[in-house]
Amino acid sequence: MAKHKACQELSDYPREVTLSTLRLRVLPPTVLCDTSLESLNLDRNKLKRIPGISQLCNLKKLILSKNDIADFPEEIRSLVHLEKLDLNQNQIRVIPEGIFSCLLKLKHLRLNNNRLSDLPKDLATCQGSLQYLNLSNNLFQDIPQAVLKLASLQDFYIQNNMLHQLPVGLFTGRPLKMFKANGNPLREPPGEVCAGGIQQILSYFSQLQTCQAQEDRRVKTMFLGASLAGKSTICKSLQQRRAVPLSKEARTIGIEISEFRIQDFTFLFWDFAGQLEYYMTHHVFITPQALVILVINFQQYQLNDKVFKELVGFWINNLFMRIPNSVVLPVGTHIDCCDEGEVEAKKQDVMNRIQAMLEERRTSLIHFINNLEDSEESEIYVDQWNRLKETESCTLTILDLISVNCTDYQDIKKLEAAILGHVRNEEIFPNVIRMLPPVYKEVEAAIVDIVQSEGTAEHSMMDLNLLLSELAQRENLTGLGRELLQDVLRYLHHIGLIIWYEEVKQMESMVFLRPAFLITMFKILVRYHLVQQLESISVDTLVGEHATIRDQSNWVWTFKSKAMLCQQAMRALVKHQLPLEGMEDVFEEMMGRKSQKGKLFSLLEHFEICLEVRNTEKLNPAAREFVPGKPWEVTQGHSEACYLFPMYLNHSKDVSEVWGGDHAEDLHLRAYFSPEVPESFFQRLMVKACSFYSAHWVAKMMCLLVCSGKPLLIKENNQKGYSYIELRCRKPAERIEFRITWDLVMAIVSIIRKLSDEWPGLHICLKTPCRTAVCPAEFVWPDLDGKSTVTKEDIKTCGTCSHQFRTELLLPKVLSDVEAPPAQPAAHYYVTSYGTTTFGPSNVHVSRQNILDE
Ligand SMILES: Nc1nc2c(ncn2[C@@H]2O[C@H](COP(=O)(O)OP(=O)(O)OP(=O)(O)O)[C@@H](O)[C@H]2O)c(=O)[nH]1
Repeated sequence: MAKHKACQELSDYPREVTLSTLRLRVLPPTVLCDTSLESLNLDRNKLKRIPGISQLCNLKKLILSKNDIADFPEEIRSLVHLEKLDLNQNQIRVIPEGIFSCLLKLKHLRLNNNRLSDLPKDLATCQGSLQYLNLSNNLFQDIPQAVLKLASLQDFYIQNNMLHQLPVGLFTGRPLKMFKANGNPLREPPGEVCAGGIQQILSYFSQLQTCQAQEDRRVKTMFLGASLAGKSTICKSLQQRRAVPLSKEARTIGIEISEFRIQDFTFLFWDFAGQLEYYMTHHVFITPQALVILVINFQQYQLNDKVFKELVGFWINNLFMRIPNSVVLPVGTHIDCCDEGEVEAKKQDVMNRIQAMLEERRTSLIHFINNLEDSEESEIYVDQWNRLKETESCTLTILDLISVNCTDYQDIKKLEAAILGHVRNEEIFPNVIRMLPPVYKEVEAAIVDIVQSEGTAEHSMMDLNLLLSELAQRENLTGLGRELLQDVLRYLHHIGLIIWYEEVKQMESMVFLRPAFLITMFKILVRYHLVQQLESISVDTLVGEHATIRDQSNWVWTFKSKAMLCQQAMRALVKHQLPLEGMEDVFEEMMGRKSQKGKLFSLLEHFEICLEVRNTEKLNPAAREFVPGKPWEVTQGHSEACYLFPMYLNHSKDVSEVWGGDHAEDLHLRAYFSPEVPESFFQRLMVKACSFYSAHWVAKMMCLLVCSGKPLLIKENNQKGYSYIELRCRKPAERIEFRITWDLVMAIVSIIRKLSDEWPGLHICLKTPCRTAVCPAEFVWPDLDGKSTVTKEDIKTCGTCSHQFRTELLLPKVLSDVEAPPAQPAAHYYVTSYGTTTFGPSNVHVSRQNILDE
């Protein structure tokens, strides 16, 4: 077969041959005959060697990705015209000297996902040509010397290696435009500085030219676990160095932050409240590279699946999906309330079940990978395969469980010693030490000083310019410029000391010097028992907001039945709970007025916690049509803004009725999630989708969107081993309408994909169920690269029931015989705050919408 294909391609394209995914173990001799060949693609085969390749002396491009090459093929040195060489995803450990010195035209070199720890010195001879170098996922402890001599290098990738340090020389004297080094235990510059980009790295080094770096050992520590587990008790007892009794009523609301030192380490404690309602805000605050203390109440714990899932499994699962590289220390509390022997049994049980859970994840991941590799058309799943491989390399580190009685300070001390022991272990925590220019520490100290000074308001929110002028007045910071301050703020934001959302337009000039203030604002609106809070707003507060008791009843009713709060109700809620003395200005700025949206809402929307709804009445399903190329005009809504909080929704009946039930003829597809649809994913998807499509109905686990009069149902099914989000559209009456229907589906698929990037441990696979009623088969979607149509076939045959279907009934394929739509501007979708997302050929142009279709 290989021979046949090679010959065929040789005759079609005399200078280019593609022999991907053919399980080749040897090079077909026919290929070697054509010495005029300029491009040879051999990716995804089983090649160990490529003897005879030197005969193809005119090759400009050689792709050997994803083979079984362990010994670097030395014959490559004869390919002196080579411009592009891909050897990624092999098992190469060493590249000998004397190869690259012959490849003087080499522009593009891919060596990622091998086992390299160094490069030959003669790579430097490619200094005039090499522009792209990918060394990610190898074993480099240092940047190879030769790389520092590559004067033309523009794109350099070295993620997921073992680098502690980056040399300044890497960033000077070359036109570097793209540099990625995440996933390295970097100290100098720390990963948080690198995350700021090349400019911030350069500024870091320029600071170090005049002064020496200082060592900083700081550990962000997040306390997670179910309600009443003992998180706050541990936090406070560690801090106050005594057993601190807390009343059960003193529940944490949202998140509490505190900082303290144990020996030479500074710990930043983030105490997360246990109730599920708060999970919606976790994505705003949970960050990678932290120690996670998972607190389990041993008095409540029982040796069965259900309790394990509630108290432990839920958290491990979510950590695994969200921050798969983190370190988790399980702590069992309330052991003084347990019998002798019980603690040991529970300890064993928790650890065994966690291990079994992780093992199950690993096995299913391997299963997915093997499935893709064995697939007939595995080349169309390359992206999926790559993502799975990346997930496979992540491991959640679970430390030995410690059991404590939090009412006994001896136990707290035991826990402290264990924490210290772990963070000192560089293998577990390679990122704890950071080397910083003194200005970073000076700005930080000055900020702490500002926060603590009497003149600073409680909220510690400050305009960026004002902050700069205050800091620049300090003797040691007179030379502080705006850019340097932004670099330092970006760093402090990354480590969780301040909050600065520079990427949110309305917030970029605002710095929260005390994260606690912003968190307090969040927790007033995202909390358990919100109904009771609404009911308890005092008459004085109502009057202050020009509201009546009847308005209050209406707020409660609307919230209970529709999960919506109007701006006036939210203002009253905040006033009711926050002592606002001296904070009137900030209050107005954050909460806004009728005519003007407050900043808090921009933030809540940015994080997909709520959705602005201008009209709380039912919307018209016959929504106005898109006019291709022209954005919709914005309709001015006169009614007061209302905000929908999907996580508080309870019913689905109304939406089901508008949809009118599933039909066997519907076009439908499922996005399968493994291990499961993460908590809050669906609600966030709804917020995102509904801010894109103005006509929508939202319910618990269900959402109906309307675009150009066509409804699309999005439904969640979160059952163990069968977790998916389903998209359903009515089958178009005319073939010409398939395109618009699939465009609508693809828009939502694109949002699902974008959103899922925030859960690196999550795997999503799109499948369309076979249209034969009783057939259990499903058609797997290939990778969507955003450019090509999904498939070239016109007809698809089910491998199980053998029925044939027109492709557009299953996948976004529009037949060529369908009359082409009139020429349109290039496909261009703008998904709110997601930047520009383009997917597939399309004939509609949509901008950020905020309109009503009446
Ligand atoms: N007897 C005993 N009581 C404990 C222990 N740990 C915590 N408690 C008590 O359990 C109750 C709940 O503890 P918290 O620290 O508030 O629990 P939490 O995990 O922060 O709870 P949320 O704020 O709801 O998330 C408090 O009354 C504590 O004093 C323990 O080891 N033994």
